[in-house]
Amino acid sequence: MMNYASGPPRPAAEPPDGTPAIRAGNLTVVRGPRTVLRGLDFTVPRGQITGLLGPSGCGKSTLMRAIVGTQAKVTGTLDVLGHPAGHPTLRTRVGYVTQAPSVYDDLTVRQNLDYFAAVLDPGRTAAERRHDHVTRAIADVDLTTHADSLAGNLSGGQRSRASLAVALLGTPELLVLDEPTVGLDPVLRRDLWHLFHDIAASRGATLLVSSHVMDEAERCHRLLLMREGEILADDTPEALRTRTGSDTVETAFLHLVDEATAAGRRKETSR
Ligand SMILES: Nc1ncnc2c1ncn2[C@@H]1O[C@H](COP(=O)(O)OP(=O)(O)OP(=O)(O)O)[C@@H](O)[C@H]1O
Repeated sequence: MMNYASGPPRPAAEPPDGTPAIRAGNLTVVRGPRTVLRGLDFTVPRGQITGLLGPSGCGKSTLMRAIVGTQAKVTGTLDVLGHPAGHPTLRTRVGYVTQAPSVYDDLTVRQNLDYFAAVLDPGRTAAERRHDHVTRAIADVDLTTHADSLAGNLSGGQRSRASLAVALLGTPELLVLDEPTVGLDPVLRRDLWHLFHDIAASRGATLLVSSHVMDEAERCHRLLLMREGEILADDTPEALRTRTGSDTVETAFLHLVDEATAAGRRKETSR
C-alpha cells in the first residue's frame, strides 16, 4: 500500500521527445448563451496524475469533453498526445470515464468489457487479443472475483471500477476521469487513488482526474485549479501551498480565489 503522508510517489519520466500529453492555447468553449471556458493556456505533462479541481459548475467536465473530442463550439488550440483533440488516431490512445456509470446493468462485468472491446478492436482475428485485454483490465481494477456478476448487482465503488476497466481497454496512454470518486466512502476513495497511482507508475500512463474534493488534490502530482471557466493555478500541490503560505491545498485555493477577486475589483475600479 502506498503512503501519501509525504505526498504522492515520484512521477514517471517524460518521454524523450518531451511532448506534453495535453497542450491548450487560448482554449475557449461556448455552451448555449455562456462562454464556459475562457482562453485557457496550460499543458499536462506525461506519466503523471494531474488533478483538475474547482467548484461545481466551473467547467471541469466541459474541459474534459473538449480534451476527448466530444464537445462542440471549441476554439483555440487543443493538442492531445501530439494530435488535435478528437483525432481518429486517439480513439484507442485515450480512455474516458464520464460521471455517469458507463456500464450496462443487465450484463456481467466480463460481458460489458467483451462488448466494449469488440467495438474498439473488432473482427474474429482479434478475438484472442480482446480476451487478453479484457482479462487484464478486470484484474487491473481488482474485479476478477466479480467478473461474472451483473453490473447492476455491484456496489457503487465496484461499478466505478468496472467503468474504469472499460476505459483501460486498449491500453490508453491518457486516461480522463471525470469525478471518479464522487459518492464513494473514504476507504473506496483511497483504494481508487492507489489504483490511479499504480496505473501511472506501471504503465507510464497520464491521468487527468477531476474532483471538487480538495483533499484529493494532495494525491496528485500536479494541479490545475479552476474557477469560473478560468485556470487559477497550474502547479504542484507543494508549490501551491508554499507560494500562498498555506497548510493545505484547500486554503491555498481560497487564497488564490481572494487574490483573483481583489484583482478583478481593481480592474473594475480602474476603468
Ligand atoms: N448543455 C449546456 N448548455 C448550456 N450550459 C451548460 C450546459 N452544460 C453545462 N453548462 C454550463 O457550463 C458550466 C460548466 O459546466 P461543467 O459541467 O463543465 O462544470 P463542472 O465543473 O464539471 O461542474 P460539476 O463539478 O458540478 O460537474 C456550468 O455553468 C453549466 O451550467
